[in-house]
Amino acid sequence: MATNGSEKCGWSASQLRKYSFQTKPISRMSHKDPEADRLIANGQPVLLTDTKLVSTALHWDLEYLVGNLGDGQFSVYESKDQKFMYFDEKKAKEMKSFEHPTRRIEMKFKDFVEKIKNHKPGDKKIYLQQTLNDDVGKRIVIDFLGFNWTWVTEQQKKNGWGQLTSNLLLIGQEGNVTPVHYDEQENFFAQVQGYKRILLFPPDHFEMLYPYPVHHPHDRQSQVDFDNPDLEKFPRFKEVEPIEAVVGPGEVLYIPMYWWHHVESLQNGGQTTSINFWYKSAPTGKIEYPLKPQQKVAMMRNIEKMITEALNNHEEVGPFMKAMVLGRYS
Ligand SMILES: CCC[C@@H](CC(=O)O)C(=O)C(=O)O
Ligand SMILES: [Zn+2]
Repeated sequence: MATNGSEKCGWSASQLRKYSFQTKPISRMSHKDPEADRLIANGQPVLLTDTKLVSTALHWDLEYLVGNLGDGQFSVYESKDQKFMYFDEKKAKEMKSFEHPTRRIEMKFKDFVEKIKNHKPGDKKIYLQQTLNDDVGKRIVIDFLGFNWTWVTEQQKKNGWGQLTSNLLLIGQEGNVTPVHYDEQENFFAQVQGYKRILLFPPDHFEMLYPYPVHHPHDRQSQVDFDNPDLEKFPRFKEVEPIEAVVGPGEVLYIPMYWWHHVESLQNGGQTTSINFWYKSAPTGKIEYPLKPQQKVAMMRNIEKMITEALNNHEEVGPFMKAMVLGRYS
């Protein structure tokens, strides 16, 4: 089990990518600690060390999965570097100039494993990201039914979350990076094999992480390249104050909706396997002031969508909003 980065935790600081900012640790605790439920209820991240959420999947190594995942197609992303930035395929179709950073290939699981095994330096990197569905083998179904649904469903209920929308199976190569972005769903991120370092930035970091426009295929993703930040274009990036944790097998990180997260499979750590649990958010209750940062992000998204739709021309959105603000509210 990963502890505080000390010798006996299965990873070392030398396996972490270097960035320009400092970080503070995410709280780690037992799911039985009342503080854990309080943090989750308040939309605060917490690393839970002992939920047994996916303990029946801890034996999911590639050999077992080849034998039991069935003969279906799996979405595998291919990248020319270690970054796997998500993009909306529908919005990409509408933006001819958009450069696809990754390519999605559908393949059988055994072919994915072959690619992993035969990978040579210089080959494109790959990352399997597939929603678990019911055309998996029966032993996977049994493992899935063995997840700690009692605990996670109790969390869903007492926090008033909506439905479980999906469980994404993620199998990545060492060093793979999912660049910083936010999701509009609550997420219990369960680590199954290997170690991932997760950086988290609160929702009010919107102004420091400069997300792409809502109509852009990279909506919800930051424009800032962590490996080479352009501080001319994104000056407030230097103010970021992330928290971080390395999650290991059996550990679960609660990633609250709208919290920005950057995820990296440790360098020289072998392949990693994770399963996430995405839940629709709780309906907005009575509006209370001051508004939460999450609510302000949701408002900004709705306003941006409305203006973009009403103007029916992406180029006009910036000048329109500048005309509203510059010299009047600024
Ligand atoms: C496609 C989802 C990737 C995942 C991060 C990672 O494990 O690389 C994530 O961002 C999430 O679970 O929300
Ligand atoms: Zn995410």
